[in-house]
Amino acid sequence: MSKASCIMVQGTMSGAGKSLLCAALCRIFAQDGYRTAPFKSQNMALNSFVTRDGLEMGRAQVVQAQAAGIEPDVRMNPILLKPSSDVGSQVIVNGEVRGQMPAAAYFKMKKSLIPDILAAYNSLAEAVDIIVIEGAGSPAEINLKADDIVNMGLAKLVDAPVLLAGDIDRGGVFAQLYGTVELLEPDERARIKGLIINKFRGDVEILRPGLAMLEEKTHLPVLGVVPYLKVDIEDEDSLSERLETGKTVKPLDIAILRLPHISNFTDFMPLEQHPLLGVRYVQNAHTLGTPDLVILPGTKNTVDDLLWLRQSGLEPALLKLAARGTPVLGVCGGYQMLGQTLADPDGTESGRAQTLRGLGLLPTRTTFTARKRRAQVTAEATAAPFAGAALTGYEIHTGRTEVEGLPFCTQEDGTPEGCVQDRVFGTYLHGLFDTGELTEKLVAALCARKGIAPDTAALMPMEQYRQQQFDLLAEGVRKALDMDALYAAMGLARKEQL
Ligand SMILES: NC(=O)CC[C@H](N)C(=O)O
Repeated sequence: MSKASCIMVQGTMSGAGKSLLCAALCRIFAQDGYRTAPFKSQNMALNSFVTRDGLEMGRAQVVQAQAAGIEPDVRMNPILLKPSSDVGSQVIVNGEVRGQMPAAAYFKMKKSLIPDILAAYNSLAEAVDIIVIEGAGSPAEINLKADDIVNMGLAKLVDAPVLLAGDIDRGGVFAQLYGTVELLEPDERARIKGLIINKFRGDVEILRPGLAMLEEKTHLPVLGVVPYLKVDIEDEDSLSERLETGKTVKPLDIAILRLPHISNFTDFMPLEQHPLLGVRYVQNAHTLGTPDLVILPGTKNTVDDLLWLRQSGLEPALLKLAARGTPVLGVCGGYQMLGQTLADPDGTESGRAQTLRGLGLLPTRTTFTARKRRAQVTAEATAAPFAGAALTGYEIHTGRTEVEGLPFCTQEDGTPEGCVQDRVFGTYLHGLFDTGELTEKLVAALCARKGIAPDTAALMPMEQYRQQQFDLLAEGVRKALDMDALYAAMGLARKEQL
């Protein structure tokens, strides 16, 4: 048998976050001084990778290899199935096409691939200290279990201790974990060394009583509750063009919320041109991340889009960022949302009479009317850190906003416009970045907050960015997992304890 120790991550379903957990473990073990390699006996994916020696493998193990700091190698994924129809796949073994096969035919022959799987695994195990094995889907697919070569079947072949991860984000995590454990045979259950609750958002204290009950019912320890980590790492099923090699990442990250009725998004084009500003449009809380600035753009229907923000989970995510001091800028409809209330007494904005609570980040109240204000405006920003910036722009809105706090700017005729509170800014002015002065002051302020010098800030090389993201991932997972128990499950002590 091979020399390397191993640990296997199985999940209660596909998408439970196994790939990312494996990438995190690869990184952690590598950081701890172990030569580490990923392994998944069989991948089903269309998004494949070609190794240096011209062989084809699944991308998840490529990312995991990068996390481990080693060259991706086809031994890390000896079988790749590329589905070509609902019932058939191209079968790739050791990086080369074996043929096209209907699912039933593959199911019958897959056992004959065990020698290939073991040869790849054992050869890899000669070269490294730890192999991090990823399962596929769920080990409790009882219709497929008989000739399994990718979950418990593989765990038996290579004598792997198993961690079982459930996805709390999709709900029913206790049932997922308990149900999976219950559907396993006693010898399979005995392989499980611990349970992991993955993708958790919220207060762990509220979860705790459930964890104790789960441990009691499964007789297995919960080895960690891993938070929903906001890392920018390519995952198995998504094409992440941003992360292609050779590209660079701009040092300042601006997230513009992609409201369903977004209007006047040309406001932000000058930002997209700026060499230090990376501008992205965000549609859900998962991809919001931790930007340096959040922008709420204008919208044709402020009321409905505020409700969308609420339903999409972006509202709490945004409020959390704002509470941590992330600057937020609202323009027109976005500005209206930032206030205390939005009243649509005649339904002119949303089609029915209603009053909504706003995001509560600015001391403003907006009432929608039937009359549209249309005006070109010249103004000067008065609020720090933008004070003195000349602004030209235009207003188009039916909402009227009462402001109780400091204005954002002063118009040519001395009328105050917009509102500022702490790091939250709101204005009706479309085109506000067109003179360039506001953009420069914004860049300077964001750089200062991030501790980078605007004139020397270089684009971060993609590779450096990728490594930084792997470190963030490892840090989050290491904090969440009982690493001593993990090392013990592998029969290893942590290097620093030796
Ligand atoms: N351009 C906009 O963002 C318009 C905001 C809002 N729909 C209003 O008319 O008041």
